[in-house]
Amino acid sequence: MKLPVLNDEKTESAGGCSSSGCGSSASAMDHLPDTIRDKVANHPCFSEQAHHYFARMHVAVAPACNIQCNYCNRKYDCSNESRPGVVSEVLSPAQAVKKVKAVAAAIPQMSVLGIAGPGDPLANPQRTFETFRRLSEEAPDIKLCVSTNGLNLPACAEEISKHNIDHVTITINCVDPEIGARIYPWIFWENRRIRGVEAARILIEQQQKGLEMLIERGVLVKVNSVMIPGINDEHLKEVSRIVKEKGAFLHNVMPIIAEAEHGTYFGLTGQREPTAAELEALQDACAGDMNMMRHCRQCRADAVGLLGEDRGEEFTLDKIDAMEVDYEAAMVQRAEVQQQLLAQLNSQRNKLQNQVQEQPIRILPPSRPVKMAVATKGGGIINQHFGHATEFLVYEASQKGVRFIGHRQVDKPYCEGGSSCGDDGETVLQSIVRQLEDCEVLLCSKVGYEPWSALEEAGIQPDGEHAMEPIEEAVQAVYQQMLARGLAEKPADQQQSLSQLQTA
Ligand SMILES: C[S@@+](CC[C@H](N)C(=O)[O-])C[C@H]1O[C@@H](n2cnc3c(N)ncnc32)[C@H](O)[C@@H]1O
Ligand code: SF4
Repeated sequence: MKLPVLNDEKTESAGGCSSSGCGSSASAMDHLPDTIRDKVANHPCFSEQAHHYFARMHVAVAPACNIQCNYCNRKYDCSNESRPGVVSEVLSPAQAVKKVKAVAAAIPQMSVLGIAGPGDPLANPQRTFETFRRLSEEAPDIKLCVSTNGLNLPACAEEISKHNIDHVTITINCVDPEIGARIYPWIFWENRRIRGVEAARILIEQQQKGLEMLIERGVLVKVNSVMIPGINDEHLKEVSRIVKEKGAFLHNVMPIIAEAEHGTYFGLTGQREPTAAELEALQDACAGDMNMMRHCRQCRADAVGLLGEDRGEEFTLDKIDAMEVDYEAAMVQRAEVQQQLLAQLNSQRNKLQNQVQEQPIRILPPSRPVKMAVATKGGGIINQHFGHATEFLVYEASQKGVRFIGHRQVDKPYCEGGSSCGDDGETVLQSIVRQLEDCEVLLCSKVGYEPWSALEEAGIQPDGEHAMEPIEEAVQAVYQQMLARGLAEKPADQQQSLSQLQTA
Protein backbone atom coordinates (compact mmCIF):
# COMPACT_ATOMS: atom_id res chain seq x y z
CA MET A 1 0.00 0.00 0.00
CA LYS A 2 1.44 3.37 -0.98
CA LEU A 3 0.68 6.03 1.62
CA PRO A 4 -0.44 9.48 0.54
CA VAL A 5 2.36 11.99 0.63
CA LEU A 6 1.48 15.51 1.60
CA ASN A 7 2.77 18.46 -0.22
CA ASP A 8 1.99 21.32 2.10
CA GLU A 9 2.09 23.84 -0.73
CA LYS A 10 -1.00 22.10 -2.03
CA THR A 11 -2.79 21.60 1.30
CA GLU A 12 -2.24 25.08 2.64
CA SER A 13 -5.42 27.05 3.27
CA ALA A 14 -5.31 30.74 2.51
CA GLY A 15 -4.39 32.75 5.56
CA GLY A 16 -4.41 29.58 7.65
CA CYS A 17 -1.95 27.76 9.81
CA SER A 18 0.10 26.21 7.07
CA SER A 19 3.06 24.78 9.00
CA SER A 20 4.59 24.47 5.57
CA GLY A 21 7.00 21.64 5.28
CA CYS A 22 5.64 19.75 8.27
CA GLY A 23 3.11 16.99 7.87
CA SER A 24 1.49 17.85 11.13
CA SER A 25 -0.07 21.25 10.62
CA ALA A 26 -3.78 21.64 11.11
CA SER A 27 -4.43 21.71 7.38
CA ALA A 28 -2.03 18.91 6.58
CA MET A 29 -3.42 16.65 9.31
CA ASP A 30 -6.93 17.24 8.02
CA HIS A 31 -6.00 15.87 4.63
CA LEU A 32 -4.77 12.56 6.05
CA PRO A 33 -6.99 9.49 5.89
CA ASP A 34 -8.41 8.70 9.38
CA THR A 35 -6.29 5.53 9.75
CA ILE A 36 -3.06 7.43 9.25
CA ARG A 37 -4.16 10.45 11.27
CA ASP A 38 -4.89 8.10 14.20
CA LYS A 39 -1.43 6.56 13.86
CA VAL A 40 0.42 9.87 14.02
CA ALA A 41 -1.94 11.92 16.23
CA ASN A 42 -0.09 11.05 19.45
CA HIS A 43 3.35 10.30 17.99
CA PRO A 44 5.75 13.11 19.00
CA CYS A 45 8.29 12.29 16.27
CA PHE A 46 5.84 11.88 13.39
CA SER A 47 3.62 14.87 14.27
CA GLU A 48 4.85 18.38 15.07
CA GLN A 49 1.63 19.18 16.95
CA ALA A 50 1.82 15.99 19.01
CA HIS A 51 5.36 16.79 20.15
CA HIS A 52 4.05 19.59 22.35
CA TYR A 53 1.83 17.16 24.29
CA PHE A 54 3.13 13.59 24.06
CA ALA A 55 6.39 12.13 25.32
CA ARG A 56 8.61 9.36 23.99
CA MET A 57 11.25 7.08 25.38
CA HIS A 58 14.10 5.05 23.91
CA VAL A 59 15.54 1.90 25.43
CA ALA A 60 19.18 1.16 24.71
CA VAL A 61 19.07 -2.58 24.04
CA ALA A 62 21.06 -2.62 20.78
CA PRO A 63 24.80 -2.05 21.34
CA ALA A 64 26.32 -3.44 18.12
CA CYS A 65 26.37 -1.90 14.67
CA ASN A 66 26.87 -3.48 11.26
CA ILE A 67 28.25 -0.38 9.54
CA GLN A 68 30.47 2.58 10.39
CA CYS A 69 29.33 6.13 9.74
CA ASN A 70 32.05 8.78 9.72
CA TYR A 71 29.99 10.93 12.12
CA CYS A 72 29.31 8.30 14.80
CA ASN A 73 31.27 7.29 17.89
CA ARG A 74 29.21 5.42 20.45
CA LYS A 75 32.10 5.13 22.90
CA TYR A 76 32.04 8.77 23.89
CA ASP A 77 29.45 9.39 26.60
CA CYS A 78 28.65 12.34 28.79
CA SER A 79 25.50 12.19 30.91
CA ASN A 80 24.76 15.87 30.22
CA GLU A 81 24.95 15.36 26.53
CA SER A 82 21.97 14.80 24.30
CA ARG A 83 22.95 13.43 20.93
CA PRO A 84 22.30 10.22 19.00
CA GLY A 85 24.25 7.11 19.90
CA VAL A 86 24.96 8.26 23.46
CA VAL A 87 23.69 6.14 26.40
CA SER A 88 24.50 5.77 30.07
CA GLU A 89 23.80 2.03 30.30
CA VAL A 90 22.92 -0.73 27.83
CA LEU A 91 19.88 -2.74 28.97
CA SER A 92 18.87 -6.39 28.54
CA PRO A 93 15.37 -6.90 27.05
CA ALA A 94 14.04 -7.80 30.54
CA GLN A 95 15.49 -4.63 32.07
CA ALA A 96 14.14 -2.59 29.17
CA VAL A 97 10.60 -3.93 29.60
CA LYS A 98 10.71 -3.18 33.32
CA LYS A 99 11.96 0.35 32.64
CA VAL A 100 9.32 1.04 29.97
CA LYS A 101 6.48 0.00 32.28
CA ALA A 102 7.88 2.11 35.14
CA VAL A 103 8.21 5.18 32.91
CA ALA A 104 4.80 4.66 31.28
CA ALA A 105 3.16 4.47 34.71
CA ALA A 106 4.95 7.61 35.94
CA ILE A 107 4.57 9.67 32.71
CA PRO A 108 1.12 8.79 31.33
CA GLN A 109 1.62 11.07 28.31
CA MET A 110 4.50 8.79 27.19
CA SER A 111 2.88 7.28 24.10
CA VAL A 112 5.83 5.87 22.13
CA LEU A 113 8.69 3.49 22.80
CA GLY A 114 11.52 3.50 20.29
CA ILE A 115 14.63 1.40 19.90
CA ALA A 116 17.32 3.51 18.28
CA GLY A 117 20.61 2.15 19.45
CA PRO A 118 23.09 2.95 20.74
CA GLY A 119 24.12 0.83 17.71
CA ASP A 120 21.71 -0.47 15.10
CA PRO A 121 18.57 -2.24 16.37
CA LEU A 122 18.44 -4.56 13.35
CA ALA A 123 22.08 -5.54 13.83
CA ASN A 124 20.87 -6.87 17.22
CA PRO A 125 17.64 -8.53 16.05
CA GLN A 126 17.19 -10.99 18.94
CA ARG A 127 17.48 -8.32 21.63
CA THR A 128 15.34 -5.85 19.67
CA PHE A 129 12.49 -8.20 18.77
CA GLU A 130 12.48 -9.87 22.20
CA THR A 131 11.91 -6.39 23.71
CA PHE A 132 9.15 -5.57 21.20
CA ARG A 133 7.46 -8.99 21.62
CA ARG A 134 7.32 -8.69 25.41
CA LEU A 135 6.13 -5.09 25.29
CA SER A 136 3.34 -5.80 22.83
CA GLU A 137 2.09 -8.48 25.26
CA GLU A 138 2.67 -6.68 28.57
CA ALA A 139 2.09 -3.03 27.60
CA PRO A 140 -0.14 -3.14 24.52
CA ASP A 141 -1.12 0.53 24.82
CA ILE A 142 2.36 1.76 23.89
CA LYS A 143 3.22 2.48 20.25
CA LEU A 144 6.41 0.79 19.09
CA CYS A 145 8.95 2.18 16.68
CA VAL A 146 12.46 1.44 15.51
CA SER A 147 15.31 3.35 13.81
CA THR A 148 17.79 1.63 11.53
CA ASN A 149 20.55 2.27 9.02
CA GLY A 150 18.62 -0.12 6.75
CA LEU A 151 21.36 -2.66 5.97
CA ASN A 152 19.46 -5.52 7.61
CA LEU A 153 16.00 -4.12 6.89
CA PRO A 154 14.91 -6.40 4.02
CA ALA A 155 15.69 -9.43 6.21
CA CYS A 156 13.63 -7.98 9.09
CA ALA A 157 10.73 -6.26 7.26
CA GLU A 158 8.35 -9.20 7.68
CA GLU A 159 9.12 -9.54 11.39
CA ILE A 160 8.62 -5.78 11.87
CA SER A 161 5.13 -5.94 10.43
CA LYS A 162 4.31 -9.03 12.60
CA HIS A 163 5.32 -7.23 15.80
CA ASN A 164 2.85 -4.45 15.25
CA ILE A 165 5.60 -1.87 14.86
CA ASP A 166 3.86 0.67 12.73
CA HIS A 167 6.51 3.40 12.65
CA VAL A 168 10.02 2.88 11.28
CA THR A 169 12.82 5.37 10.68
CA ILE A 170 15.52 4.63 8.10
CA THR A 171 18.66 6.76 7.92
CA ILE A 172 19.32 7.42 4.22
CA ASN A 173 22.13 9.88 3.58
CA CYS A 174 22.61 9.24 -0.13
CA VAL A 175 21.47 7.29 -3.16
CA ASP A 176 24.81 7.67 -4.97
CA PRO A 177 27.54 5.16 -3.91
CA GLU A 178 30.33 7.66 -4.74
CA ILE A 179 28.88 10.06 -2.16
CA GLY A 180 28.20 7.13 0.18
CA ALA A 181 31.88 6.14 0.12
CA ARG A 182 32.71 9.53 1.71
CA ILE A 183 30.24 8.90 4.55
CA TYR A 184 30.65 5.15 5.26
CA PRO A 185 34.19 3.69 5.50
CA TRP A 186 32.88 0.11 5.78
CA ILE A 187 29.90 -2.18 6.25
CA PHE A 188 29.78 -5.71 7.65
CA TRP A 189 27.86 -7.82 5.14
CA GLU A 190 27.52 -11.59 4.70
CA ASN A 191 30.33 -12.25 7.22
CA ARG A 192 32.79 -9.90 5.49
CA ARG A 193 33.92 -6.36 6.00
CA ILE A 194 33.39 -4.46 2.75
CA ARG A 195 34.84 -1.02 2.10
CA GLY A 196 34.51 1.96 -0.23
CA VAL A 197 32.07 2.43 -3.09
CA GLU A 198 31.08 -1.26 -3.08
CA ALA A 199 30.07 -1.03 0.60
CA ALA A 200 27.99 2.09 -0.07
CA ARG A 201 26.34 0.45 -3.11
CA ILE A 202 25.18 -2.54 -1.03
CA LEU A 203 23.95 -0.32 1.81
CA ILE A 204 21.96 1.92 -0.58
CA GLU A 205 20.45 -1.13 -2.31
CA GLN A 206 19.33 -2.65 1.00
CA GLN A 207 17.92 0.67 2.26
CA GLN A 208 15.83 1.19 -0.87
CA LYS A 209 14.62 -2.41 -0.90
CA GLY A 210 13.75 -2.22 2.82
CA LEU A 211 11.85 1.04 2.27
CA GLU A 212 9.78 -0.52 -0.51
CA MET A 213 9.03 -3.63 1.58
CA LEU A 214 7.79 -1.56 4.53
CA ILE A 215 5.58 0.63 2.32
CA GLU A 216 4.06 -2.52 0.77
CA ARG A 217 3.25 -3.73 4.30
CA GLY A 218 1.53 -0.45 5.30
CA VAL A 219 4.22 0.65 7.77
CA LEU A 220 4.67 4.43 8.21
CA VAL A 221 8.26 5.30 7.29
CA LYS A 222 10.23 8.37 8.25
CA VAL A 223 13.55 8.92 6.51
CA ASN A 224 16.38 10.56 8.48
CA SER A 225 19.21 12.22 6.56
CA VAL A 226 22.28 13.75 8.14
CA MET A 227 23.21 16.98 6.33
CA ILE A 228 26.98 17.07 5.83
CA PRO A 229 27.98 20.36 4.15
CA GLY A 230 30.11 19.86 1.05
CA ILE A 231 29.39 16.12 0.94
CA ASN A 232 25.67 15.36 0.63
CA ASP A 233 23.86 18.67 1.17
CA GLU A 234 22.90 19.33 -2.48
CA HIS A 235 22.36 15.60 -3.04
CA LEU A 236 19.72 15.36 -0.29
CA LYS A 237 17.17 17.04 -2.58
CA GLU A 238 17.46 14.00 -4.84
CA VAL A 239 17.18 11.67 -1.83
CA SER A 240 14.02 13.49 -0.75
CA ARG A 241 12.48 13.17 -4.20
CA ILE A 242 13.19 9.44 -4.43
CA VAL A 243 12.00 8.44 -0.96
CA LYS A 244 8.86 10.50 -1.44
CA GLU A 245 8.15 8.74 -4.73
CA LYS A 246 8.46 5.42 -2.95
CA GLY A 247 5.92 6.48 -0.29
CA ALA A 248 7.93 7.62 2.76
CA PHE A 249 5.69 9.66 5.05
CA LEU A 250 8.16 12.18 6.41
CA HIS A 251 11.72 13.37 5.71
CA ASN A 252 13.88 14.56 8.60
CA VAL A 253 17.00 16.40 7.44
CA MET A 254 19.21 16.82 10.54
CA PRO A 255 22.48 18.74 10.92
CA ILE A 256 25.65 16.72 11.41
CA ILE A 257 27.11 17.01 14.92
CA ALA A 258 30.88 16.95 14.37
CA GLU A 259 32.83 17.97 17.45
CA ALA A 260 36.50 17.00 17.62
CA GLU A 261 36.15 15.80 21.23
CA HIS A 262 33.67 13.09 20.17
CA GLY A 263 36.52 11.41 18.29
CA THR A 264 34.59 10.75 15.07
CA TYR A 265 36.31 10.85 11.67
CA PHE A 266 34.35 13.97 10.69
CA GLY A 267 34.97 15.58 14.09
CA LEU A 268 38.71 15.01 13.82
CA THR A 269 38.99 16.09 10.20
CA GLY A 270 37.29 19.43 10.88
CA GLN A 271 34.07 18.76 8.96
CA ARG A 272 31.92 21.82 9.57
CA GLU A 273 28.33 21.68 10.82
CA PRO A 274 25.65 23.55 8.82
CA THR A 275 24.34 26.87 10.14
CA ALA A 276 20.67 27.13 11.14
CA ALA A 277 20.03 29.17 7.97
CA GLU A 278 21.65 26.51 5.72
CA LEU A 279 19.61 23.76 7.38
CA GLU A 280 16.37 25.71 6.97
CA ALA A 281 17.15 26.47 3.32
CA LEU A 282 17.76 22.78 2.57
CA GLN A 283 14.62 21.74 4.46
CA ASP A 284 12.64 24.30 2.45
CA ALA A 285 14.15 23.04 -0.82
CA CYS A 286 13.21 19.45 0.06
CA ALA A 287 9.74 20.48 1.31
CA GLY A 288 8.68 21.22 -2.27
CA ASP A 289 8.73 17.47 -2.70
CA MET A 290 7.54 16.09 0.63
CA ASN A 291 6.63 16.56 4.32
CA MET A 292 9.57 17.70 6.37
CA MET A 293 10.19 17.09 10.04
CA ARG A 294 11.69 20.14 11.67
CA HIS A 295 11.16 19.39 15.34
CA CYS A 296 13.72 16.53 15.71
CA ARG A 297 15.97 17.01 18.76
CA GLN A 298 18.47 14.29 17.78
CA CYS A 299 17.82 12.40 21.01
CA ARG A 300 20.07 10.10 22.98
CA ALA A 301 19.42 6.38 22.53
CA ASP A 302 18.07 6.28 26.13
CA ALA A 303 16.10 9.57 26.13
CA VAL A 304 12.91 9.86 28.25
CA GLY A 305 10.30 12.64 28.20
CA LEU A 306 8.97 15.30 25.86
CA LEU A 307 11.21 15.99 22.86
CA GLY A 308 13.75 18.53 24.04
CA GLU A 309 13.72 17.32 27.64
CA ASP A 310 15.49 14.33 29.14
CA ARG A 311 14.19 12.75 32.32
CA GLY A 312 16.46 9.68 32.04
CA GLU A 313 18.12 10.42 35.40
CA GLU A 314 14.78 9.77 37.16
CA PHE A 315 14.68 6.23 35.77
CA THR A 316 18.07 4.64 36.26
CA LEU A 317 18.07 0.88 36.92
CA ASP A 318 18.55 1.21 40.68
CA LYS A 319 15.59 3.62 40.91
CA ILE A 320 13.38 1.38 38.77
CA ASP A 321 14.17 -1.64 40.94
CA ALA A 322 12.67 0.23 43.87
CA MET A 323 9.44 1.11 41.97
CA GLU A 324 6.28 -1.00 42.36
CA VAL A 325 4.24 -0.82 39.16
CA ASP A 326 0.64 -2.01 38.72
CA TYR A 327 0.51 -1.76 34.92
CA GLU A 328 -3.18 -2.71 34.64
CA ALA A 329 -4.10 0.31 36.78
CA ALA A 330 -1.55 2.49 34.99
CA MET A 331 -3.14 1.67 31.61
CA VAL A 332 -6.50 3.04 32.79
CA GLN A 333 -4.92 6.30 33.92
CA ARG A 334 -2.79 6.54 30.76
CA ALA A 335 -5.85 6.14 28.54
CA GLU A 336 -7.66 8.95 30.39
CA VAL A 337 -4.70 11.34 30.26
CA GLN A 338 -3.99 10.65 26.59
CA GLN A 339 -7.67 11.14 25.68
CA GLN A 340 -7.58 14.52 27.40
CA LEU A 341 -4.40 15.52 25.59
CA LEU A 342 -5.83 14.50 22.23
CA ALA A 343 -8.97 16.50 22.99
CA GLN A 344 -6.83 19.56 23.84
CA LEU A 345 -4.78 19.13 20.68
CA ASN A 346 -7.89 18.79 18.51
CA SER A 347 -9.62 21.72 20.13
CA GLN A 348 -6.57 23.91 19.53
CA ARG A 349 -6.49 22.81 15.89
CA ASN A 350 -10.20 23.47 15.41
CA LYS A 351 -9.88 26.88 17.06
CA LEU A 352 -7.14 27.88 14.62
CA GLN A 353 -9.18 26.63 11.69
CA ASN A 354 -12.28 28.51 12.82
CA GLN A 355 -10.28 31.69 13.24
CA VAL A 356 -9.11 31.34 9.66
CA GLN A 357 -12.61 30.78 8.36
CA GLU A 358 -14.09 33.62 10.40
CA GLN A 359 -11.48 36.16 9.42
CA PRO A 360 -12.95 38.72 7.02
CA ILE A 361 -11.18 38.68 3.68
CA ARG A 362 -8.95 41.75 3.65
CA ILE A 363 -6.66 42.82 0.90
CA LEU A 364 -3.37 43.56 2.64
CA PRO A 365 -0.37 45.16 1.03
CA PRO A 366 2.30 42.51 0.39
CA SER A 367 4.40 42.04 3.50
CA ARG A 368 7.50 40.09 4.36
CA PRO A 369 7.52 37.07 6.70
CA VAL A 370 8.82 37.45 10.27
CA LYS A 371 10.60 34.84 12.38
CA MET A 372 9.76 34.61 16.08
CA ALA A 373 11.46 32.57 18.80
CA VAL A 374 9.31 30.96 21.50
CA ALA A 375 10.17 29.64 24.98
CA THR A 376 7.94 26.72 25.97
CA LYS A 377 8.01 23.80 28.39
CA GLY A 378 5.42 21.90 26.34
CA GLY A 379 1.65 21.74 26.04
CA GLY A 380 1.74 23.98 22.95
CA ILE A 381 1.74 27.17 25.06
CA ILE A 382 4.15 29.99 25.88
CA ASN A 383 5.01 28.99 29.42
CA GLN A 384 8.75 29.31 29.90
CA HIS A 385 10.93 31.99 31.42
CA PHE A 386 13.61 33.24 29.00
CA GLY A 387 16.30 32.53 31.58
CA HIS A 388 15.30 28.88 32.05
CA ALA A 389 15.02 27.90 28.38
CA THR A 390 17.44 25.28 27.09
CA GLU A 391 16.03 25.69 23.59
CA PHE A 392 13.78 28.03 21.61
CA LEU A 393 11.24 27.02 18.98
CA VAL A 394 11.28 29.17 15.84
CA TYR A 395 8.10 30.01 13.93
CA GLU A 396 7.65 32.03 10.78
CA ALA A 397 4.58 34.24 10.45
CA SER A 398 3.57 35.50 7.04
CA GLN A 399 0.41 36.44 5.23
CA LYS A 400 -0.02 32.73 4.44
CA GLY A 401 -0.20 31.87 8.14
CA VAL A 402 2.12 30.52 10.80
CA ARG A 403 4.60 27.69 10.29
CA PHE A 404 7.04 25.96 12.58
CA ILE A 405 10.52 26.05 11.07
CA GLY A 406 12.91 24.71 13.67
CA HIS A 407 14.46 24.95 17.08
CA ARG A 408 17.66 26.44 18.46
CA GLN A 409 19.46 24.62 21.23
CA VAL A 410 21.39 26.79 23.68
CA ASP A 411 24.56 25.56 25.41
CA LYS A 412 23.36 26.72 28.81
CA PRO A 413 20.19 28.50 30.01
CA TYR A 414 20.80 32.19 30.72
CA CYS A 415 19.97 31.84 34.44
CA GLU A 416 22.64 29.16 34.84
CA GLY A 417 25.34 30.94 32.91
CA GLY A 418 24.57 34.62 33.53
CA SER A 419 27.25 36.80 32.09
CA SER A 420 30.05 34.21 32.41
CA CYS A 421 32.25 33.68 29.37
CA GLY A 422 33.05 30.46 27.52
CA ASP A 423 36.49 29.59 26.07
CA ASP A 424 35.77 31.80 23.06
CA GLY A 425 35.14 34.86 25.27
CA GLU A 426 31.42 34.94 24.44
CA THR A 427 28.98 35.22 27.37
CA VAL A 428 26.04 32.82 27.70
CA LEU A 429 23.68 35.69 26.92
CA GLN A 430 25.65 36.75 23.82
CA SER A 431 25.65 33.16 22.60
CA ILE A 432 21.84 32.86 23.01
CA VAL A 433 21.26 36.18 21.25
CA ARG A 434 23.53 35.06 18.39
CA GLN A 435 21.55 31.82 18.00
CA LEU A 436 18.36 33.87 17.63
CA GLU A 437 19.79 36.66 15.49
CA ASP A 438 17.45 36.02 12.54
CA CYS A 439 14.35 36.33 14.77
CA GLU A 440 12.59 39.65 15.30
CA VAL A 441 10.46 38.73 18.31
CA LEU A 442 11.01 36.52 21.36
CA LEU A 443 7.89 35.22 23.09
CA CYS A 444 8.30 33.90 26.63
CA SER A 445 6.49 33.96 29.97
CA LYS A 446 8.99 36.32 31.60
CA VAL A 447 12.34 37.92 30.86
CA GLY A 448 14.75 39.93 33.00
CA TYR A 449 16.03 43.45 32.33
CA GLU A 450 19.55 42.47 31.22
CA PRO A 451 18.48 39.97 28.55
CA TRP A 452 15.66 42.30 27.54
CA SER A 453 18.16 45.03 26.68
CA ALA A 454 20.55 42.64 24.93
CA LEU A 455 17.76 41.19 22.81
CA GLU A 456 16.41 44.61 21.95
CA GLU A 457 19.86 45.86 20.97
CA ALA A 458 20.15 42.91 18.61
CA GLY A 459 16.81 43.85 16.99
CA ILE A 460 14.83 41.07 18.71
CA GLN A 461 11.71 42.37 20.47
CA PRO A 462 11.14 40.50 23.77
CA ASP A 463 7.44 39.88 24.49
CA GLY A 464 5.98 38.52 27.73
CA GLU A 465 2.44 39.68 27.04
CA HIS A 466 1.35 36.37 25.56
CA ALA A 467 2.33 34.17 28.50
CA MET A 468 0.18 31.02 28.79
CA GLU A 469 -1.35 31.55 25.33
CA PRO A 470 -1.25 28.88 22.60
CA ILE A 471 1.92 29.42 20.56
CA GLU A 472 0.52 29.67 17.04
CA GLU A 473 -2.30 31.98 18.12
CA ALA A 474 0.17 34.28 19.87
CA VAL A 475 2.59 34.33 16.91
CA GLN A 476 -0.32 35.13 14.62
CA ALA A 477 -1.54 37.92 16.93
CA VAL A 478 1.91 39.52 17.19
CA TYR A 479 2.29 39.40 13.42
CA GLN A 480 -1.10 41.07 12.95
CA GLN A 481 0.02 43.84 15.29
CA MET A 482 3.23 44.26 13.31
CA LEU A 483 1.29 44.43 10.06
CA ALA A 484 -1.07 46.99 11.53
CA ARG A 485 1.91 49.12 12.58
CA GLY A 486 3.59 48.73 9.21
CA LEU A 487 6.27 46.09 9.16
CA ALA A 488 9.15 48.29 8.22
CA GLU A 489 8.82 50.21 11.48
CA LYS A 490 10.60 49.18 14.65
CA PRO A 491 8.08 48.01 17.27
CA ALA A 492 7.13 50.95 19.46
CA ASP A 493 5.96 51.06 23.07
CA GLN A 494 8.57 48.67 24.36
CA GLN A 495 8.65 50.42 27.70
CA GLN A 496 5.01 49.66 28.36
CA SER A 497 5.52 45.93 27.70
CA LEU A 498 8.64 45.95 29.83
CA SER A 499 6.73 47.12 32.89
CA GLN A 500 4.53 44.03 32.65
CA LEU A 501 7.47 41.68 32.93
CA GLN A 502 9.30 40.66 36.03
CA THR A 503 13.01 40.48 36.48
CA ALA A 504 14.75 37.13 36.08
C1 LIG B 1 22.39 6.71 16.68
S1 LIG B 1 21.41 6.38 15.32
C2 LIG B 1 20.67 4.88 15.79
C3 LIG B 1 19.89 4.19 14.75
C4 LIG B 1 20.67 3.60 13.60
N1 LIG B 1 21.91 3.04 13.93
C5 LIG B 1 20.83 4.64 12.50
O1 LIG B 1 21.93 5.09 12.25
O2 LIG B 1 19.81 4.98 11.92
C6 LIG B 1 20.08 7.54 15.34
C7 LIG B 1 20.21 8.66 14.32
O3 LIG B 1 21.23 9.55 14.73
C8 LIG B 1 21.99 9.93 13.61
N2 LIG B 1 23.32 10.35 14.06
C9 LIG B 1 24.26 9.63 14.68
N3 LIG B 1 25.36 10.35 14.92
C10 LIG B 1 25.12 11.59 14.43
C11 LIG B 1 25.87 12.81 14.35
N4 LIG B 1 27.10 12.88 14.82
N5 LIG B 1 25.30 13.87 13.78
C12 LIG B 1 24.03 13.82 13.31
N6 LIG B 1 23.28 12.69 13.34
C13 LIG B 1 23.80 11.60 13.88
C14 LIG B 1 21.98 8.69 12.77
O4 LIG B 1 22.31 8.95 11.44
C15 LIG B 1 20.56 8.22 12.92
O5 LIG B 1 19.70 8.85 12.00
S1 SF4 C 1 24.44 3.18 11.68
FE1 SF4 C 1 23.79 4.32 13.47
S2 SF4 C 1 24.85 3.35 15.19
FE2 SF4 C 1 25.83 2.57 13.31
S3 SF4 C 1 27.59 3.88 13.01
FE3 SF4 C 1 25.91 4.81 11.86
S4 SF4 C 1 24.89 6.26 13.28
FE4 SF4 C 1 26.24 4.94 14.50
